[in-house]
Amino acid sequence: MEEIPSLLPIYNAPTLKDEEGDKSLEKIPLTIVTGYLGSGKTTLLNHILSEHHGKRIAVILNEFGASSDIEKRMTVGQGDEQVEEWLELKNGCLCCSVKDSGVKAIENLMQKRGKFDYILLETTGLADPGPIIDIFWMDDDLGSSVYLDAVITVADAKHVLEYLTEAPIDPEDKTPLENGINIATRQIALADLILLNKTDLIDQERRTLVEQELGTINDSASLIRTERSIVPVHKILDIKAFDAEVTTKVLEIHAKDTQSGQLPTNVHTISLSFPKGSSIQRKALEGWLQTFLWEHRLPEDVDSDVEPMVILRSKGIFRDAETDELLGIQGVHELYEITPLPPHPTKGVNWSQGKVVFIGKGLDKGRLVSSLEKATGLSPIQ
Ligand SMILES: Nc1nc2c(ncn2[C@@H]2O[C@H](COP(=O)(O)OP(=O)(O)OP(=O)(O)O)[C@@H](O)[C@H]2O)c(=O)[nH]1
Repeated sequence: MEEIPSLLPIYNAPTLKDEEGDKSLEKIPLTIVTGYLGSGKTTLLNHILSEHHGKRIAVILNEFGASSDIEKRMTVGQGDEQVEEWLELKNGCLCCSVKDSGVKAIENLMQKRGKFDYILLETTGLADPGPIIDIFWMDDDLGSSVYLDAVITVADAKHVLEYLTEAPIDPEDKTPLENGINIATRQIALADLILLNKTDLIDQERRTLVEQELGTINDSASLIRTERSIVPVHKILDIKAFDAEVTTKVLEIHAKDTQSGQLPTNVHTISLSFPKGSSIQRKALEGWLQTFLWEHRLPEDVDSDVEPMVILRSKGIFRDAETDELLGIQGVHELYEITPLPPHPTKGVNWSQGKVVFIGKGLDKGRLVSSLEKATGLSPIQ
């Protein structure tokens, strides 16, 4: 591996406004790198920082801890408590190590606009990336200067199956985790791209099994096999995973139904396709989606005590019956966003049918199909 460039301290970095005026208004893409302890996240960042890719990347080595603490950390430690150190690398990248309050670090980072055009944020191995994604995806203040490009999960090919079967207990404070889904499973379920790292440590048979199990949980993510986290930078940055056109492409290729695999995680992918060429009443679909995401139950089950269906990630594409627009759906936990595709999609985007894909726990396809039919009048193809 190439040597990591040596670090030089920077002082009073000029903002882009000082140097280039209005360009400071452009949004900066942010990629979240997550993955369980020792999977190869830092190795990946070091690889990116030592490559000559022409990008000026700001890296935030974050110390976000347990998910429940994040809100607290956003409000405390805004002042002097924050430990933050900025360094500029020889290849133009910036590096920041933050002990606390990662959101504040991004805000501080934005004052150095002009020194970088990409942000990479590494979570700790024990963090549920869900709340971190929510912050960077939906936060109005940050949202005006930063946009979430993708969530990359680095998986340790040798140990990931073991981690996926761990008890759903917070590894830091040992309290039971919400909905009984452990951290490693959440990290895989929320990935837009999985780097299956340390493939040198397993044989082909084992690799097939691991890939099957990861695909069982999340069939809508791409997977790249790596050793020492080495991967061409263009394959992992600027993926635009939350973009409606990209969603369309992803749903064409990926996102088949998966049955529960051999692991007892009970988290898997369900894909519901509508008849070719059909359109859907947006209001009906959205009303159904809101109940499902917010109540963890189908509308007809809201007042019953059926087992909840917990959604970690959702994606979709459909044509609105009223406006004839093509719309993309993106959801992380309870939050979702519906955005239109451009009227003339870019080459390679072929829309043929509406589709919604859910990654979650306890999903019952038969019940989802009949519930969606009831709400929209359209029956998903079984
Ligand atoms: N054999 C092998 N070892 C690897 C590979 N990638 C990384 N490692 C080693 O695995 C160890 C952990 O890698 P890190 O990059 O520190 O992992 P991390 O995800 O940042 O770890 P935490 O910060 O503890 O969560 C280091 O000793 C790496 O050198 C690989 O592909 N194969």
